[in-house]
Amino acid sequence: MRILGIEGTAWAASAALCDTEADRIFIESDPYEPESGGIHPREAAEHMADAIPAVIDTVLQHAIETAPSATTGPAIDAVAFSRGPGLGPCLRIVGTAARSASKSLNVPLVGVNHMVAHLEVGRHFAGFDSPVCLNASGANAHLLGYHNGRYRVLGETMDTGVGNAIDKFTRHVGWSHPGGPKVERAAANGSFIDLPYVVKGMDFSFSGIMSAAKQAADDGEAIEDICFSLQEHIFGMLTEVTERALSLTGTDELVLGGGVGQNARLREMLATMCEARGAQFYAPEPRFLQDNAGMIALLGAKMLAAGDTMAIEDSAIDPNFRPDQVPVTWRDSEESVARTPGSENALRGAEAVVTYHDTAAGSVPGPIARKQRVTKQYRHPELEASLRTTRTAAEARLTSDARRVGVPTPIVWDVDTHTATIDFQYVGDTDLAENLTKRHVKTIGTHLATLHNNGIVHGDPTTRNVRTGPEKTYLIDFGLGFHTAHIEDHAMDLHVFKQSIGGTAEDPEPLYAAVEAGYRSVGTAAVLDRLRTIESRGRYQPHS
Ligand SMILES: C[C@@H](O)[C@H](NC(=O)OP(=O)(O)OC[C@H]1O[C@@H](n2cnc3c(N)ncnc32)[C@H](O)[C@@H]1O)C(=O)O
Ligand SMILES: [Fe+2]
Repeated sequence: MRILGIEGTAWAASAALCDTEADRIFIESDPYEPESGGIHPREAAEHMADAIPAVIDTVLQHAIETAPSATTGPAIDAVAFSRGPGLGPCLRIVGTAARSASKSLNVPLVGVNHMVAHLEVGRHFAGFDSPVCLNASGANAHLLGYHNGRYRVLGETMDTGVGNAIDKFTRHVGWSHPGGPKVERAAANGSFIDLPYVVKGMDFSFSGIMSAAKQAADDGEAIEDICFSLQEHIFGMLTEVTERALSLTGTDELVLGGGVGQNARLREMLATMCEARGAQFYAPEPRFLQDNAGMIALLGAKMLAAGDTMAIEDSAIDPNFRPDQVPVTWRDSEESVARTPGSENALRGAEAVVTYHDTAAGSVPGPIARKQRVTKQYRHPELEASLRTTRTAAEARLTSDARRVGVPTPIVWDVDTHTATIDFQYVGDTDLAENLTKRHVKTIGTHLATLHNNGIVHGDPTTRNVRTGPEKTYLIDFGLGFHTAHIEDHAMDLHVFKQSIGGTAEDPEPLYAAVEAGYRSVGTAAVLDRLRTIESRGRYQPHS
């Protein structure tokens, strides 16, 4: 099978030939390099209009030269193109070029989601069954896992894409686009300064750190120190949420996708994290990480084989095309990123080791669960030390605060912030992840509402952070918790919980309804309204 791929969502005007029999991908790209500032949509579209026909011609020429001897012409079986997400004016040019190539070659048209292509290229070369994928690209940053016929978004940025965030900083200091590689070079000579570090479950945000970095530059802080620390914080956040996704799903395979994936420090952190937990890590070579038509042609081949083609009249582009909107026709619907609950991998926590002790001692009447935060080798030692201490202290404090307002949590028997160890009362029989019932999730809805009514945010309410018992359903793991009256933070808590259900449940809808029913019975309607807003927010933000 031989597929012509066309890519042009933002900066790379690219065409490719994927030849599945020869197991070869030929790519021809022409990047748009803005003279000043970031990517201007109109200039980018002008670049596409100039460059797309030329890269297609080069690839068709190559196709003719490599065509099987018995055939005439380029011997192409389908045309695959990036339908989105991306900049509307660029996508329209790609769409038009793809439709006309499909007509003139008289072959079917395949519409590809650019973010799913970033993921599939890694999965293809890694040979993994059902990995978690971290897409770290210009306009996006998210974790994907296949479940029930779709790629689920397990976690994502709450504001800008990771590349855009870094590029905005470099623009502020007057460097040309793209800024990512320049930050990487400058970081080589930098040392650590403290910047904001924001993760919420498997979601994360860059707005705070970007303003702080710009402010630091205005204040005369050494630029290489800011670059170094930006990388340490941003990639530390991405690696942390990725580990949480591995832990939650129980999978032990990770693939990396997207242009920022070319960064050596990010790859090093992910590799270190995976090694420590015995997971396999794969990052494609740079030409398949940055935007390229090779990944579009490769996924196009898989889609064509599954009969997933589209009529010209249905081939409209979609600038906000989300990866979870794609029906995944080329994979077996039985496959899943989620490992069987209770299997050996599923029990490996993301940040701490928990040991159980039966013997009562001193004032402690029953069995205890001793939780010790392990040092993460991937994180910068200073950042690691401060996170370990603040999270241990927050966990002890908020676990008790929650209990005091009537939410079942374990009693805290002892805290040692130096060794990052907490002794808890042993509670419950199983994790909610292994016992995901409507009754339990509804109870958690009421627990979250009670916390929020009292100004407490859990910060990481996933199905692995709930212990279920015959009488009570306990919330544990308050390490990312804090006190706030902000509705947005309360709604995010609910969102994180629903996302964790969506990542692993067979039939999540009735469970979502139960969570919300529980919440509604105790909490305020404004939080549920805000949840709707969060859920409807298209997280894709154009390059700006
Ligand atoms: C929708 C689509 O248009 C978009 N594609 C995109 O943004 O191009 P991509 O090639 O995946 O990523 C480009 C980003 O990757 C960053 N980048 C490239 N090399 C880097 C490096 N060594 N370190 C950090 N960032 C790097 C650039 O600064 C830029 O922000 C996307 O995938 O989100
Ligand atoms: Fe991309």
